[in-house]
Amino acid sequence: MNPAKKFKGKHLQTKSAQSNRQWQVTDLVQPQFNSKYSTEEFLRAAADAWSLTEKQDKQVQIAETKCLVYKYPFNCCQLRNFVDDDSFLHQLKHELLSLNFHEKSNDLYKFHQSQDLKKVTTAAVSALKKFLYSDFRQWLIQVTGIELNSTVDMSCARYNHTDVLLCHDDELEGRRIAYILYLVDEDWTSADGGNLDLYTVDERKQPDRIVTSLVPVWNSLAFFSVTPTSFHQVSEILAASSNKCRLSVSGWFHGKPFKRPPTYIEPVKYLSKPEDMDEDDFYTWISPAYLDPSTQGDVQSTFSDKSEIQLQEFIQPDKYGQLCEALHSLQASDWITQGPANKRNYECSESTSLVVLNEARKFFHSEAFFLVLSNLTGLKLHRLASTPSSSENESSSDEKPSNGTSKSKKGSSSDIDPCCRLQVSRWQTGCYTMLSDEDAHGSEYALDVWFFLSADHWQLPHGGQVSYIARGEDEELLTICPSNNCLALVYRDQDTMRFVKHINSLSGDLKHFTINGVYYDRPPNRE
Ligand SMILES: O=C(O)CCC(=O)C(=O)O
Ligand SMILES: [Fe+2]
Repeated sequence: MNPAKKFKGKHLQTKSAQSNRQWQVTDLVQPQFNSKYSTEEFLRAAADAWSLTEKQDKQVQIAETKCLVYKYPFNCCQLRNFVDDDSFLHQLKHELLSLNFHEKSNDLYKFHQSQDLKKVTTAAVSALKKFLYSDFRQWLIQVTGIELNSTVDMSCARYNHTDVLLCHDDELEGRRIAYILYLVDEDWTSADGGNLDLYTVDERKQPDRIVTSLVPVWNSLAFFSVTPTSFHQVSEILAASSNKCRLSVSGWFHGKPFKRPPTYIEPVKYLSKPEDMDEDDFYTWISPAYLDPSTQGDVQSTFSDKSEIQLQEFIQPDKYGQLCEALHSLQASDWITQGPANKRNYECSESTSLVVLNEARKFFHSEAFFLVLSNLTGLKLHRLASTPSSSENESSSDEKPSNGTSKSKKGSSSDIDPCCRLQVSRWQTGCYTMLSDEDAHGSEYALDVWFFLSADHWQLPHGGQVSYIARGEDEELLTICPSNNCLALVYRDQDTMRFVKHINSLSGDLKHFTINGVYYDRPPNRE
């Protein structure tokens, strides 16, 4: 085939003529593919660049055109000046912006998506579909050598200030080539954000570092082949003006599905057993209110109804103040980024250089804390805990129920082997976690513990809230917002999953911290 022949469509009309006639004269609305991209010479050079396996050239410019083939970290082609006369795109944009958009927001993304373009029959949208599904598909087959069938997905995305699409690989049965036609404002610059960022992978084939960033450009189309390692993201939109948006039409060309490598399973994380802590030291930490049996009873009864509770002013104010100060004083090198980016991005510190931080860790790991947790929740996280079933026939005790050593033994201790996994984390702009099962495998139930510090001025629009949802559903069961000196307890089963919403640039240079973890009555059995 000589594609040049195929692309000789009718020329576009002037903008004013179009806007008068756009709804009636569909056959005059045609994307006219940049004629430079359909010559024999171009096709040969593009196919050669695509199939190059040596990656010493980070990018290859094809035959002095505005086509760049990025070779690193994976093949990704950007066709600038995609159509010769961009008045077609102005009309397309106008049609798209008049569609109904709905907000999409979950652990992975926040943006607006249009109604399904399959059902849209306006002139420019129809013409674009016709072009992409036929001539352009043939062109892609020629350049990439990838066999494509007639299935093509297409939708329209609108990203506004603070919107984002975090790291993912696009893999889904049959998807072979991802494409994005950018309809951003013509003055869009890298300062407006919304880059298409491409990640390298590490030795486990998990996303590692962003090494190539494509700034979206008006009248450009980017495409790349979808593979188990085609990790990419749309970085946060920084353009704050309400009439500046990153509009795009994107989707996938399909072909024969290929065999994928098994999904990577993360190593099991270390679980610790409760530790001894001096009773007097323990009392210097916890707010006395939470040792009071009647408060504990009230908390327990709310918790057993709702499976969650947030306890304000949980530790004593002086310890809270010292701990915040200590966390802020840690060096940059004390914080270790947690990845991979398709699962999480935040920092943890294991620094033992600060006494108060060491003491705090000891407090949250202590036998006494396990017992207090038991008393607050009714869960049996300590062999001395009085659970509702074990205490039915016993009168309630008036003694301080905080420290196991001063309490009489109740219930059976043989069936529990309590343990926890705790971390000290720092959260700031760009941090998030995605839905994951990591702590649910092999364990039916777990108690999540979140202790928030230094969350002054934190607001919901910043992101950073912890969301719980039922597996496979979108609806949020519970949202917890960071709040100073607050201990949030959530009892979840293996079908309840959580994520921390992406923290966006509205949070400025705020940083907050958590001491967060999971408590089990026995170690989960992991296969
Ligand atoms: O808009 C882009 O640049 C990329 C979009 C994308 O990755 C997707 O929709 O899966
Ligand atoms: Fe994608």
